[in-house]
Amino acid sequence: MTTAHSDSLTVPRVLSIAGTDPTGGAGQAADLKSIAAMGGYGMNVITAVVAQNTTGVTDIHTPPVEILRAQLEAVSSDVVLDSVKVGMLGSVDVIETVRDWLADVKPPVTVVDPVMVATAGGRLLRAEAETALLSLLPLADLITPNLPELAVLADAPTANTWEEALEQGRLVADRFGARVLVKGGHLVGSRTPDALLEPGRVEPVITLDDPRVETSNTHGTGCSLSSAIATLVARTGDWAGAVRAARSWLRGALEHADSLNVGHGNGPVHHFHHVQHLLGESESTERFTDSLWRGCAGVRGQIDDLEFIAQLADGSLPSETFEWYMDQDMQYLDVYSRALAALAAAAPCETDREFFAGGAAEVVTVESALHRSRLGGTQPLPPSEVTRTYTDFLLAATGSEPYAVGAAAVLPCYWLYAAVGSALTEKARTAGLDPHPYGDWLATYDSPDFQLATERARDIVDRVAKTADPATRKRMRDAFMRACELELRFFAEPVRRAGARPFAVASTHRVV
Ligand SMILES: Nc1ncnc2c1ncn2[C@@H]1O[C@H](COP(=O)(O)OP(=O)(O)O)[C@@H](O)[C@H]1O
Ligand SMILES: Cc1ncc(COP(=O)(O)O)c(N)n1
Repeated sequence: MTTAHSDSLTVPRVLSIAGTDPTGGAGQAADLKSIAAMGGYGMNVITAVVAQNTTGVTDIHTPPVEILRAQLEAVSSDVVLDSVKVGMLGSVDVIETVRDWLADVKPPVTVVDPVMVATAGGRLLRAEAETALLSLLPLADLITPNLPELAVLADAPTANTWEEALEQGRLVADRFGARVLVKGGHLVGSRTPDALLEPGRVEPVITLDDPRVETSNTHGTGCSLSSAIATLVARTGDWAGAVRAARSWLRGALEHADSLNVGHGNGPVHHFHHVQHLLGESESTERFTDSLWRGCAGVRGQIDDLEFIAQLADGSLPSETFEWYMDQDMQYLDVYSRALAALAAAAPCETDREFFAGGAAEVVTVESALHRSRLGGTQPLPPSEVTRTYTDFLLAATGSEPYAVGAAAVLPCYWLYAAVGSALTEKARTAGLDPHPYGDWLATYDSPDFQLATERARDIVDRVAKTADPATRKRMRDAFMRACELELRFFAEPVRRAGARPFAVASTHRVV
């Protein structure tokens, strides 16, 4: 036996005994990433080769137990183990082999995640092996069941409430003489409480509760949390502290999960979200959006030089041209509002959701109202080819691309308009017209509210860019640039098309 525990561990040696996931989100892969993310040295012994991805489990091969035993002995005969995390075991033979090895080696820390079913669906523990698993649990220092697994261990129906879950947790802790982390991830509702229970103690050692992170990318959360705790506790010996720190890290991993874009089902969490800023582009102190803005300098110059802009500023733009523009812009805004709503639906957090949902509503109520009153109820024209191209692009970017790309695609509509709005207002002031024929339109885009919304849209794009991989950042850049070019064409089109169809011009240009 070659285990030992040192009080001053800087890099604990942590062994994961678990099954595989070729898509890298759960099982062994999640364990090794989590151990490394928590500053441990990860090792792995494979219990089962699992054909699975983010949508489910298709096949499982269990290697002969002799090879499992040989793997376990290969590690423990050579390496001092500071902590062991046990995940998927799968069959009775495997459970017995691991149990005997644990009883012999007695690692200083043993965390058992009693894996039974994958998040995406698919049994990972044979039904007949559930009883055998019970014989291994007394060797655990901590058991981390999800609610269905807790119910099996407590021999009760799956808990529907947090109180029921705690009751089952107490029972399981006492029954196996081990700490139990009761996890509320499977509860219905907007909160995700976890509580650490100790045998013989009614009140939890610690209860932590946070709003649910709104993502469907939760593949491997249980594996990741248990490995992270196994690593942290080996370093500090403090169970409550380890649970708190692991949970907080996992929360960040869930918050950044959508930036990974792995698979079509329940994707993995971003284990290294906390070090992403040390890599590549995000190393620079420059904001990502600063580089986007620099990248579109040419397009901005071309917009500034447009006849449409010059005439808007000095008030000489023919009213028919403006009406044509307004007609197309109203059609654009209808779709734009839907694009913002799609972003709200895809938003990874409440703040972003609120921002985009608010934007979607604002576009409909305020801006469309301005347009409608300007157009005086005339029948809309068919969308021009430019309008159609731009709206199709926005719908695709916000509906089918990752959230980060969609957010970058809508940014020019805030930012270029805010910039054009301020510049035009300034120029219009020097034109000295009172009232300015297009003053109401200019005021909408130069308003402090719109400028603030632009800042917030930038912040969102900067934030999501920080954790986006290089390929996604490139797509964000491309989407931003494409939208800028379409903005330019959109501004150029009215003068080009002026006179294409006579307008029933609204009787007044004054709008309140
Ligand atoms: N959407 C979510 N937001 C925040 N925390 C979550 C979310 N989903 C899971 N968790 C947390 O991840 C951990 C593991 O989740 P759980 O779903 O209970 O286990 P398992 O992955 O084993 O089924 C728990 O700490 C749980 O609170
Ligand atoms: C090999 C293996 N082990 C465990 C899980 C459970 O994953 P989750 O943490 O999402 O419950 C899994 N899908 N595959």
